Amino acid sequence: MTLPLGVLISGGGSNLQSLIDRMEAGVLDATIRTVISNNPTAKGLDRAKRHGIPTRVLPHQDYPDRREYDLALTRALQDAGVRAVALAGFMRLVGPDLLAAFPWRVLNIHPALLPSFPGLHAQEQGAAYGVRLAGCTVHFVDEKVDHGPVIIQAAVPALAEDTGETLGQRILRLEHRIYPQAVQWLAQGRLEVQGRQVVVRPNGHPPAALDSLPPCLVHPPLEEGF
Ligand SMILES: Nc1nc2c(c(=O)[nH]1)N[C@@H](CN(C=O)c1ccc(C(=O)N[C@@H](CCC(=O)O)C(=O)O)cc1)CN2
Ligand SMILES: NCC(=O)N[C@@H]1O[C@H](COP(=O)([O-])[O-])[C@@H](O)[C@H]1O
Repeated sequence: MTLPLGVLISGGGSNLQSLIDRMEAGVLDATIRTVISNNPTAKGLDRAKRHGIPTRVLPHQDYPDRREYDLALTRALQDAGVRAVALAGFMRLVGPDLLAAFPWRVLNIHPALLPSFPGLHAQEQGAAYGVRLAGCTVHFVDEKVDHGPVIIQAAVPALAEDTGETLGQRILRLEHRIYPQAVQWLAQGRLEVQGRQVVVRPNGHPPAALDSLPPCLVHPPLEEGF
């Protein structure tokens, strides 16, 4: 049983493409029923069309207020028969009407290790702050900004010479791996929210033993003897 998915975009759509690629490779149990953009020039719309995925453009400027826009988005998603929503570079806040229509079924990808650097330009924020570890987060969406329970995160080294652009490109490669993974867990019904915690229920395979967890990421690297 595949998960009927709606994807909301505003820009280039590389995260959308990573979902499409995994879907077409047969490793993601989801079907993208519609791609909706608030930006009529979003290149992600071309990506969807190249893969025969229906698209809609709902410019937020065409609506009198946020609530009316949220209701229009919700109607468009429901008309497409969607049962879960992936925000993939969608640059508008979604409201209570959409969240109520898809309870615990709206995900977002953010290019920082939340709760650090919420909001816009997170890559630039991290580079400017001088972090040594940056990364990305997939989280459930709630009414606040980048506040919902965290599903999965991935970290990358950040270099002193990084700009928002160079750091953002390094982060983006990991976004394209963790977002499809998170959507797959949602599609499999394996995500359980327990307060602030999200537990990924086992899929029948024995869970990884704690001591088999991947080595921690330290940057700059530790030197001999430390
Ligand atoms: N209710 C929520 N909606 C959205 C969330 C969320 O966590 N809760 N995540 C965002 C994505 N995002 C960061 O990951 C983000 C996107 C946009 C904004 C923002 O301030 N947008 C402005 C308009 C900016 C613009 O049009 O250039 C706004 O909506 O007024 C903050 C965070 C997706 N939605
Ligand atoms: N605050 C939300 C935010 O900054 N989202 C970020 O926008 C980019 C969209 O790229 P894409 O259109 O190529 O997927 C991605 O890096 C995503 O994490």
